[in-house]
Amino acid sequence: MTKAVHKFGGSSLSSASRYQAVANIILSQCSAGDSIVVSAAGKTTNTLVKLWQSHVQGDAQAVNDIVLQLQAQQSQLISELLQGEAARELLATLDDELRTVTSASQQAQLHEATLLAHGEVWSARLLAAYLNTLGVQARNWDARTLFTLHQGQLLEQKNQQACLSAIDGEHIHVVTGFIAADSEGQTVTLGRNGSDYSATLLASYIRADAVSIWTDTQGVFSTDPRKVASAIKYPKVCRGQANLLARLGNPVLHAKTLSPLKNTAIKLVVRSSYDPEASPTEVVKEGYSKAKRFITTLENCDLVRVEQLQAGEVRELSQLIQHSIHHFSQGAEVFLLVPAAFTHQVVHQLQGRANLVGSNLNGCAVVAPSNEVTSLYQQARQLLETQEVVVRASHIAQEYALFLTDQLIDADLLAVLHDRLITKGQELAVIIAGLGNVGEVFVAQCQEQIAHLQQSFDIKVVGLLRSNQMLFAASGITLSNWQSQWQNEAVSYTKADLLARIGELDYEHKVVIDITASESFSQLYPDFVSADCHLISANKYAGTAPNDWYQQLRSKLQERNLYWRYNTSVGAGLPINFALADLQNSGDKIVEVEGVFSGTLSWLCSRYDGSETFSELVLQAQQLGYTEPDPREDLSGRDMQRKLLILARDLGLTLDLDDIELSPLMPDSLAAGSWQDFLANRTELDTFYTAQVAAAAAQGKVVRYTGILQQSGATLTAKVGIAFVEPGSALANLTPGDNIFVIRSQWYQNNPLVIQGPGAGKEVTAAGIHSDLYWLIQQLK
Ligand SMILES: NC(=O)C1=CN([C@@H]2O[C@H](COP(=O)(O)OP(=O)(O)OC[C@H]3O[C@@H](n4cnc5c(N)ncnc54)[C@H](OP(=O)(O)O)[C@@H]3O)[C@@H](O)[C@H]2O)C=CC1
Ligand SMILES: N[C@@H](CC=O)C(=O)O
Repeated sequence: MTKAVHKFGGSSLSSASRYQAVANIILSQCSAGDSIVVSAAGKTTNTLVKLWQSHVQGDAQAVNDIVLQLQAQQSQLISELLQGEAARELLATLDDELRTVTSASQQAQLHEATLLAHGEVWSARLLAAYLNTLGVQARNWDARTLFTLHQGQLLEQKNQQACLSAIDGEHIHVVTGFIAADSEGQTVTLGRNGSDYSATLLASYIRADAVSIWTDTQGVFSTDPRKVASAIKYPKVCRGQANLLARLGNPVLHAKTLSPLKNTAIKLVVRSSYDPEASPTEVVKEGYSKAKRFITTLENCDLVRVEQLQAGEVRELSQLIQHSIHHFSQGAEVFLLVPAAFTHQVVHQLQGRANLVGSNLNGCAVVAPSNEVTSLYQQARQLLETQEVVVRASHIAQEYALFLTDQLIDADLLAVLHDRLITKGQELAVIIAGLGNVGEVFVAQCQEQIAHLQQSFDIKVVGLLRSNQMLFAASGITLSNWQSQWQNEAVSYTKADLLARIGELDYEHKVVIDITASESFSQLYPDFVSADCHLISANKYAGTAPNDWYQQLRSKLQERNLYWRYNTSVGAGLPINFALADLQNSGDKIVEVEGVFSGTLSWLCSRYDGSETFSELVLQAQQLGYTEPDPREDLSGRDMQRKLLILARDLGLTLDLDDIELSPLMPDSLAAGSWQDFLANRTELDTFYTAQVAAAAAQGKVVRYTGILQQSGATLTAKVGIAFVEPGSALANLTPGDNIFVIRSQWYQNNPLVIQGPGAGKEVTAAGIHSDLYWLIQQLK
C-alpha cells in the first residue's frame, strides 16, 4: 500500500471555503493511511506573534483584544464548517484554551512556542472534525506527541517509533505542522515554513512514498509569478537547486524541507490547492533533471563578515533565528546574509567574531547551470548598471551569482532581469497530433523550419500522435526518419497514457499542435492546459465548442499565461486572425466580414462548368487535400459556419454555432449515413447543384457559397449559404480554391480591406501552422 503525506499551508486554510476546497482535494486524492500536515489558518500565526509581543510589552488590553480577535476568527471557521455537537465541542475547547492563554499572560506564565502552537492545533482539530462530518475516518494528531528534539536535535528513533505506531492504515491522519516537543515535553517550533519540514519529516519516519506540498502557487517558477507574468513554471527541479533557492529567499520551499528526504526515494511535489488539476513541480534527486535558470529577490538583509566560522554553526544560527541563512566565502573571508530583523541575535551569538559590513541590503540572485553562471553574472551586472541600480556587493559561485543592492528589486525591474537573463536557452517540447493530409506535410517541413527557429530556441518534437497510436520520445524524435521510428516504436495509447507522458516532460515550454479533425481530441485541451501546454490548432472543434466550455478554456489559458493560436482554422495560411487582432488592438472597430471562407467550396463553385459532374469535382477536391476528412462537412456549410464562429468570437461576440444561419450546398438526404452511402447516392448532389446553377443563370448570375458577419447597431447578421452573384464580381472571379475576406471597419468603410489567397491545401495549411509556431516562439522569447 502506498502512503502519502500532503501538506496544506495557511493560505490553503484561510476561510471555511478554503477548508472545503482542501477537503475536496483530500476526498479525491487521499486514501486511508495518508497523512495531512496543516499550518495555522490564514494569518493566525502572525496574530499569535502579535499577541506574544503585546504580552512581552505588558500590554494587557492588547492581549485581550487579540484573544477576542482570535476567538472570533476561529469560532467563525468552526461555525461555518461544523454543526450540532461537533461544533459545540470545538467551540468549548477553544474557549478553554483562550481563557488559559489570557490567564497565563496575566500570571506572566505564557510560553511563546506553546502559544504559537495553538494555530496548528486549531487547524488540525477542525479539519479532522470536518472530514469526519464528510464520512472520512479522520484522526487528529498533535505533532508534539510525534516529534521530539533533544538540545535541538531530533530523536530519530523515538520519533520514528511514535510516528509508525500513530499512523495506521485505517484513518486519514491530520497532523499539526510547525511544532514539536523537547525532551522535557515543552513545545518547540520548527521555524518559518516549519510545516513543510514537518511533512517531510513525517514522510521519512513513516517511509511514505510521496509528499505533496499544497500551496498558493502552482509549483516552482523561474521567478515569483505574482510579480512577473512571464515566470516559467518548471515541471522538474533538482533538490540541489531547490535547496539553494530556499537559502536565497525563494518562498516556495524551505531549505530544511529537503533534508529529511536525503538518501530516500520519497517523491516531493509542489502544487496548488487553488488549482488542484494543474500539473505540479516535482523536486527530483540530483541528475534526474537538468539544471534550470531562476532569479530570486532578497529584501532587507544585512551582510555580516565572520571570523573563524565553525562547521555546523550556520545551521545552529538558522535554528536560533528559525530562518534560513545564506553564507558564502570570498577568499579567506566568510559572509552571512542575515534577515535584518535577526542580525542582532546572530552577531550576539557569534561573540565578537562578526562584523556588520552592509546593512538594509536588497538584491537578487541568479541561479543557473554552472556553465552559464559567469556569463549571466556579467549580463546581470550590466543590466543593473543600465537600470541605474547600485550594486553594493556581489558574489559569484558555481551555481549562482548574487547581487546586493541598496535599491529594492521591484516587480518591473525583476521582469526586465527575468526577460533578459532567464528566458534564454530554453527548450520547447512539441507534440503533434494528426499525421494525415496536413500533418504529414507539417512534419516534413518541420526539420528545416525547426533548424531555422532553433537559433533562438531549442525545439524538439517529442510526440507524434495518430488516432490509435503514438510515438513519444522525451529527448526528441529524429525527424529525418520518423516514419521508420513510427513503424518500430509507435504504441497504442489511452488519454491517461498521453497525459502521463506529457506530464513527465522536463521542458520549460510545451505545445500541443492539433492537426486532427477530431472533436474528442479537442476535448482534451483543458487537460493539456492543466499540463502547462500551449496550443496550436488547425482543428476547428475547440474554437467552435459550446460557449461555456470555450470561455472556460480561455480563462484557464489566461490564468496560466499560456497561448492558443489557431490561425489556420480560418483561411488556412491567410493571416486573417492576425489582421483582425491587429485592427482591434490598434483601436479599430470591425463592423463586417464578408466573403468566401471555404477553399473547397470556392474550388468547386469556380471549377464547375458542367463538363464534369459536381460530385466528380468533390472527389477531386478531396484528392487535392482541400476538403475535410468527410467532405460533407464542407458541403453542408458546417465547416464555413465554424470559421464564421471563430471569427465572430475573435471579434468578441458571444455566439454559438447554431446562432449562425446556414443553408447547405447539398441535399439534406445525403447528410446521414456513411461516406459510402454518400458515394452511392452522389447523383442526388449533382441534381441539387445543377438546379442551383440553373436558378442562378435564370437571374444572369453564378453560384457561390458565401458568408457574412455584420454588426449594425444592435442587429447582428451571421450567416453562411448559397449566393447568386454577378459573373463579373470579385466573388465570381476568385481563383479556384481561393478565400476572400472583405473587412469593413471604422477605418476601412467605403474601401474595404481585402485579404485573398489560397484558403485550403495541405502545403499552405502546414505553412500556416509553422507561422503559428513561429509566433509562439516570439512570445516565449
Ligand atoms: N485541408 C486543409 O486545407 C485544411 C485543414 N485544416 C484542418 O486540419 C485538420 C487536419 O486535416 P487533414 O489533415 O485533412 O485530416 P486527415 O483526416 O487527413 O488527418 C487527420 C489526422 O488526425 C488523426 N486523428 C484523428 N483523430 C485523432 C485523435 N483522436 N487523436 C489523435 N489523432 C487523431 C488521424 O489519425 P489516423 O492517421 O490514425 O487516422 C490523422 O492522422 C482538420 O481539422 C482540418 O479542418 C485547416 C485548414 C486547412
Ligand atoms: N476544408 C476546409 C479546409 C480548411 O479549413 C476548406 O475547404 O476550406
